[in-house]
Formats: sequence, structure tokens, C-alpha cells
Amino acid sequence: MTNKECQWGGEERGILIVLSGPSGVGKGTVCSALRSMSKDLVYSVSATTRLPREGEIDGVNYFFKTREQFLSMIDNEELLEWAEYVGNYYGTPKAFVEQTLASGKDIILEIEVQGALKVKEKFPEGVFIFLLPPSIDELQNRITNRGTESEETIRKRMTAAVEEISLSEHYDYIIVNDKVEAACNRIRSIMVAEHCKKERYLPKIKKWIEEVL
Ligand SMILES: Nc1ncnc2c1ncn2[C@@H]1O[C@H](COP(=O)(O)OP(=O)(O)OP(=O)(O)O)[C@@H](O)[C@H]1O
Ligand SMILES: Nc1nc2c(ncn2[C@@H]2O[C@H](COP(=O)(O)O)[C@@H](O)[C@H]2O)c(=O)[nH]1
Repeated sequence: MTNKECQWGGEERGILIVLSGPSGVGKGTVCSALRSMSKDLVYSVSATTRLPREGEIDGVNYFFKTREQFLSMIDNEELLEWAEYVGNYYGTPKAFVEQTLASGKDIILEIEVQGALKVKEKFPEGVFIFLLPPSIDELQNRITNRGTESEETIRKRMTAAVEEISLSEHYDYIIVNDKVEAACNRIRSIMVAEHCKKERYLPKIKKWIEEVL
């Protein structure tokens, strides 16, 4: 059933989901799996000044920008949030998020913690999910075995991981990414529960009661 077919939720906005977690925990992997399971879930493509990794495509994985281009996006207020992470800028294009939510579709932002906290100030009604590794050793294995980062970058990302995990208290949900499918199922359960929140239905119910009384 779509929002449009439902008497009680016809004009509802989509839900904004923010997924964070330390580098290498599996955010990208979980997001891709979620998108293949939930065809209606929209993924926000971020802008970054980081160089593309092998196989990454501009406009699909990221909008790859020069530092100057990124700074001008900040100046023109094109970003919902942005942050500097291990020497590069990352930011969420604002218009796409707003248009997607207004169209009634759910959108997922895969972003680091500083940016997530800025989004929380603007969208306190968003759903904030923090992905944890089963252990710190496993996190180190995953980021190392991915083979995309230099030893120096891995060291910096592992240092950032400690601070990020310490900020997980600001999130609504914590999910351990032990198995990708299990992590996705937990996120899907959260999304189902969020869609059933009374706040999404009460305005329509109250309006209907006023009309029938
Ligand atoms: N549940 C899992 N079990 C084992 N390996 C996993 C799991 N989830 C992801 N991985 C692997 O861990 C590595 C890191 O995953 P991924 O690139 O998705 O992490 P990320 O959190 O998006 O990292 P970054 O923030 O650096 O982009 C990848 O090689 C991926 O295949
Ligand atoms: N604050 C933001 N963080 C973002 C955004 N897009 C991605 N990220 C996060 O950056 C790190 C590093 O990403 P990587 O692709 O270089 O491994 C990771 O935690 C991403 O989730 C964004 O728009 N804003």
C-alpha cells in the first residue's frame, strides 16, 4: 500500500534515515543490500573532495568535487550538512533530500557523526541509526582487507572510529553489523515501526473525526 492509497497517511512526508558508524564497519555494504531489498528507499549521493576509489562512479557513489567547487557549494547553501573527515570534505546535497521527503519517499543518508548531529538539529524527527562492528579487531580487519586505504589513512580512520563510537549515544538505534542480511533486517524492522508511529496518523484521524462529528 502506498501513502497515496491510504486514507490515513495520504500526504505524509517520507522518513529521513541517517546511517553512521566507523569507517569499514560496513555502512556502504549494508546500504547497497538495503536498497536491493527495498526498491522504494532512496539513497542520498554525497559530494566529496576525496579522490574516487577504483570502480567508483561520479554521480553514483559520490559527486566528486574539487576543494573550490565544494567550498562554493557551502557558500551557496547547497548542502544540508557538511564535515571535514580525515583530510577531506563530505556533504549532503540539500535540494535532493528535501524533494525526496516532500514526494513521500524515504531517504537514507550514509554519513559520519559530525554531519549526522547537524542533520539531527534540522530534522529531529529523523531516524538516526549507528552501525557497530562485532569487535574493534573485526573493524580493523574489514577496513584493511577492503584494500582501498593506505596504512596511514587506516590509522587515522581507526583513531576517528574511537571518537565516533563515543558519540553513538546521540543515535536512536544501535545495530551490530555481524551479518549483512541480519543488519539489514534489523534496519527494515526499524523502518516498519517508524512508519507505524502514531504521529504519522493522528492529524488525519483528528481531521476525519471533526468531519464525521
Ligand atoms: N557483515 C559483514 N561481515 C563481513 N564483512 C563485511 C560485513 N559488512 C561489510 N563487510 C566488508 O567490510 C569492508 C568495509 O565495508 P564498507 O566499505 O561497506 O564499509 P563502510 O562503513 O562503508 O566504510 P567507509 O566509511 O570507509 O566508506 C568491505 O570489504 C565489506 O565487504
Ligand atoms: N558528514 C558527511 N559524511 C559523509 C558524507 N558522505 C560520506 N560521509 C562519510 O565520510 C566517511 C568517509 O567516507 P569514505 O567514502 O571516504 O570512506 C564515512 O563515514 C562516510 O559515511 C556526507 O555527505 N556528509
